Amino acid sequence: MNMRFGIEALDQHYGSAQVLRQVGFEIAPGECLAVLGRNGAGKSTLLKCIMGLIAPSAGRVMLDEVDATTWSPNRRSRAGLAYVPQGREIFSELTVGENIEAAARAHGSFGTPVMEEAISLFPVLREMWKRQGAALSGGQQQQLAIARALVTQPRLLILDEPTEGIQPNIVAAIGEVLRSLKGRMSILLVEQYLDFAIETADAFVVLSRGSIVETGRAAAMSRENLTRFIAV
Ligand SMILES: Nc1ncnc2c1ncn2[C@@H]1O[C@H](COP(=O)(O)OP(=O)(O)OP(=O)(O)O)[C@@H](O)[C@H]1O
Repeated sequence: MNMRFGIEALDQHYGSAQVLRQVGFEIAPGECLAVLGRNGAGKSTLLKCIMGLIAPSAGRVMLDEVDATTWSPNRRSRAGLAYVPQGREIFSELTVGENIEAAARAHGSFGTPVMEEAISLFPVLREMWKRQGAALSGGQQQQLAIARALVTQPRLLILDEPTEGIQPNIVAAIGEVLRSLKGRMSILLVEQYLDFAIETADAFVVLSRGSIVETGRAAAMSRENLTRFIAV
C-alpha cells in the first residue's frame, strides 16, 4: 500500500541560522516529487528532518496521516521510509552481498522475492557480489545503496542527489529503475541535475534559502522556469 506522506510548516535552525522556513508539501501516493535548489538551500537538512536524524524546530512530519514528528529513524524505517543519503554510506569493508544481506536480515526480507527483485534491478550487483564495497565505482556504490534501501520494501524511497558525480550511463540506469518503481512506492528525490529530475518526477518543489519558492506539476513546469531557480 502506498504511503500518504506530508510535511507541514517545518522550521529548522542551526544555532541562530534558520535553514528551513515553513516548508510544507505532500507526495501523492506512487508519485515522485523532486526537491530542487542550489547548494545550501536546505535540501539535505529537510531530508534529515523527514528521516528523524535531526529534530525540526517546528512543524510536523505526517505518515499516513499520523504525526510521526517525534518518531526515531528506526520507527520511520519500519513504517516504510527508506533513505539513501548523499555520499551513499554503504559499508565499504563489507562485500556487495554482505551489504544487501545485512539490510535484508534487519528488515526480515532475507531470501524473499523482495530481496531478489532489489538485486535484479541492478545487474552489476550480481557481477560484483563478492567484491568489497570500497572496490566499487561511485555509480556502482549508488546502485548498491539504492538496492539496499529497496530490500526494506519501502513505501517512500528518499534519495539525496543520487546522480552526483556519477557517469552518464549509470545515471540513465538509475533513472530507468526509479521510473519503474513509481506506482508501487512514492519517491522523494533531492536533485540538482535538472534533466534527470524532469525525466523522473511528477511534481516539483523548489527550495531557496530554506523556503519553498515554486511548486507545480511536472507537465506545467518548463525547463526555463526551473533553470531560473537552480542556475548559479
Ligand atoms: N550541521 C550543521 N551546522 C550548521 N550549519 C549547517 C549544518 N548543516 C548544514 N548547515 C548549513 O545549513 C544550510 C543548508 O544546508 P543543506 O546541506 O541542508 O543544504 P543543501 O541544499 O542540501 O545543499 P547541498 O546540495 O550543498 O548539500 C547551509 O547554509 C549549510 O551551510
